[in-house]
Amino acid sequence: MDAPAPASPPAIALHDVSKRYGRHWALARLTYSLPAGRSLLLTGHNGSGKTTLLRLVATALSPTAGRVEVLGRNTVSDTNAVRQEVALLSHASFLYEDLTAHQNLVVLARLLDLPSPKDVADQLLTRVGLTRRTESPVRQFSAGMRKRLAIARLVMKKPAMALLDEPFGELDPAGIQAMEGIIGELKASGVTVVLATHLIEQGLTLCEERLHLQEGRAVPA
Ligand SMILES: Nc1ncnc2c1ncn2[C@@H]1O[C@H](COP(=O)(O)OP(=O)(O)OP(=O)(O)O)[C@@H](O)[C@H]1O
Repeated sequence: MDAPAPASPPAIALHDVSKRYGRHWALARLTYSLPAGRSLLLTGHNGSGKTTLLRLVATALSPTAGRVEVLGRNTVSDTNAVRQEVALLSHASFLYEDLTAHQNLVVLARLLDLPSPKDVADQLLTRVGLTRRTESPVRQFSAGMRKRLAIARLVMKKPAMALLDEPFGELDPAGIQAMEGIIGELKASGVTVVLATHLIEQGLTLCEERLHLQEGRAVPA
């Protein structure tokens, strides 16, 4: 008889994870496992710890105690490997301010060694609805335009896991619709999506799993 195929490691495994800022515990003894192939909706009031958790998974922070694993890899001892797999869409968008949206995307496409960087950039700008202001430097962009450009960058990177911190924030209705479409496409292409949002209805249609935080602890939603 053939041996059973080894099970995939969880997409995310949190083992008794705590994070402290000064004297304040932002996350307290969180244990959770997101099965491979599932997407996660992260909910909770302002200050409940959602961004902190996303930043721990993205390796932008280290836990004060406990262990975070992403696709079976420890975020502290195997940081570089985890960084290859994850991309974070956050409030800070890490864009080149003096370049246009198109130039920002071409730079990334070249870094990623993609064929036809300008065409790839054009296609993504159309996808996120940023075709009209392609000649303006990003420093002149509104918050919603930055969000659109940031998701275009994330899509170009093709991460195994997309960590989306308030992806609908600052977007107009057309932008929200475009973002929902893009998240759906990411999922359809096999990307694990972790979505922190206050738009719970949208989140529930996009994610199969939910983790609700209250003062840094997991509680029933
Ligand atoms: N750099 C920091 N220094 C000190 N305290 C912090 C820092 N970052 C977050 N906190 C605190 O940690 C707690 C959790 O914050 P976090 O940003 O993770 O919450 P959140 O659920 O993402 O909130 P929101 O819905 O407002 O984005 C809050 O009490 C916050 O004030």
